[in-house]
Amino acid sequence: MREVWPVTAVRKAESTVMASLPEGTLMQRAAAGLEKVAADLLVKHFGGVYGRSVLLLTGMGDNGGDALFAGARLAGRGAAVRAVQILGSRRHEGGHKALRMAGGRFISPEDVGYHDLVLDGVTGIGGRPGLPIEAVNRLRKVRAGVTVAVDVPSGVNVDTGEAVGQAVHAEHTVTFGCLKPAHVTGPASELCGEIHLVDIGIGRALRHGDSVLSVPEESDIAEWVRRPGPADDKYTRGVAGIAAGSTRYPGAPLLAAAGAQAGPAGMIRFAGDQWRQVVSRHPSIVATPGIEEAGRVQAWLAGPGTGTGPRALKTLEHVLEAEVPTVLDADALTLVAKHSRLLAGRRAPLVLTPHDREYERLYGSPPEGDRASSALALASRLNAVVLLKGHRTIVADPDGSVYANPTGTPDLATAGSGDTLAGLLVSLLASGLGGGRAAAAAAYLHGLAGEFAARDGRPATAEDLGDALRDAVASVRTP
Ligand SMILES: NC(=O)C1=CN([C@@H]2O[C@H](COP(=O)(O)OP(=O)(O)OC[C@H]3O[C@@H](n4cnc5c(N)ncnc54)[C@H](OP(=O)(O)O)[C@@H]3O)[C@@H](O)[C@H]2O)[C@@H](O)CC1
Ligand SMILES: [K+]
Repeated sequence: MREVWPVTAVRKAESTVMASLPEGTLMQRAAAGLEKVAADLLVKHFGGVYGRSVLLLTGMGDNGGDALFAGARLAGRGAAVRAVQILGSRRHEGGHKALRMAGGRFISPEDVGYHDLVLDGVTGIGGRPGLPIEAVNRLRKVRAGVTVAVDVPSGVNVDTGEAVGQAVHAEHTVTFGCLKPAHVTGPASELCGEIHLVDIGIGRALRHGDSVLSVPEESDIAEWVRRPGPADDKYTRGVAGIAAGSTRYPGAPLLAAAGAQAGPAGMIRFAGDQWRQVVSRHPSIVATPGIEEAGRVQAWLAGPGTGTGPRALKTLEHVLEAEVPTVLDADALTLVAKHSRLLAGRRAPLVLTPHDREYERLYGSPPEGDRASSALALASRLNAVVLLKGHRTIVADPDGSVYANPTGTPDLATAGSGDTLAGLLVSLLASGLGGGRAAAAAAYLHGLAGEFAARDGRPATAEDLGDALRDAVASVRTP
């Protein structure tokens, strides 16, 4: 698991470590890491460092200092390095001097044009969101072969992932010490491109309790997705139940079933009008038309394609009465938003999977720019795990832990995609995994499956996700 720390925690760790080091040590470590990534990119895209043009965008703080020292190093390797002040008039004296000594030049904002590589050192963790218009106008003149953000793309809100007004859009971001929220959540994460984390020696001073988000890694998912042991049978692996579908939405049950089939449960029960279609597509599923005769399960999924009529409400009541871990998706979210009594006094774990409009129905207002806090607010209010869908899906557990999902592709924004996610999720819950981890694992595997299904520009549909989910599970399990 990769932990994510807010600016205050980074500052605290920095001052602890700096107390025992000569001044400027951390900045030199940062500049060395930045130089390495920049040089590798110049070699990869332009065949070498020597003679290539590099532009440093600077502001008034240490973020510009990092860029200037890295630029000095690149100038020492023969790159033609220029620097331009984008924000304010105060400059980083040490970095300025180093670049001048290495043969770099300072140009006026009017003279910027195309450069092979641009290092964005306008603002870092000292940045306030929303750059002044003068800085934005200067940035507009810059044309780059490749843009590398120093620490974070300038203009974003580092602690929330919001991007206010015009922010830098980078293909790569080189960050120092640890990930910050802007790297993993909200629109800012889309402006970062590929993230390179440089170890500058502050890790030991970062306190686990100060981290605000976690990013699951492949090894976490491999550990959480239970593998059957020799003593297991279909019941001990967990029985998942799906209550889904209606004459209006006959496809949702099939897609939810396909998602569940890729998960670790040993058996799947289905209740709904499409029971025949479900069995003909998935003969191993035990299906009945009515919820009353569905039999016992370790976890229920309710909502995909059920509609919100009286029959759907009755089914949902039955599911909730079972008091087993339950996923509420799609129409079930609309129903619990309308009938708050449904969740009153509930004790068994609950996972909700809203997109933004469903979130608004449940919470009363749409998610804010700080999506992690919004997800956590709903999780606390309803005492339920909340999987808030988005480009970077967030999972918030009422116990306070928040996960930012690192996988996925815009291709997943397709009809039926959520049904497969919900199906996989109920299978993970049935296998005994806690709600937070089950939701984080489902989001991770679903995102990875989307990447697989859309590989090489393939037009991916939700129908492709069942097979792709099996590939995703296999890929995390293969060391
Ligand atoms: N911590 C670490 O471990 C290490 C940190 N390092 C590096 O230091 C960076 C942080 O440097 P930093 O603290 O000097 O702040 P930085 O981001 O350069 O900007 C502050 C300046 O910008 C200004 N300003 C900001 N936003 C503005 C706006 N919207 N509009 C207008 N002005 C705005 C702001 O003005 P003020 O708020 O004072 O008015 C101030 O003058 C960090 O990201 C990393 O790159 C590494 O070297 C080593 C280890
Ligand atoms: K920056």
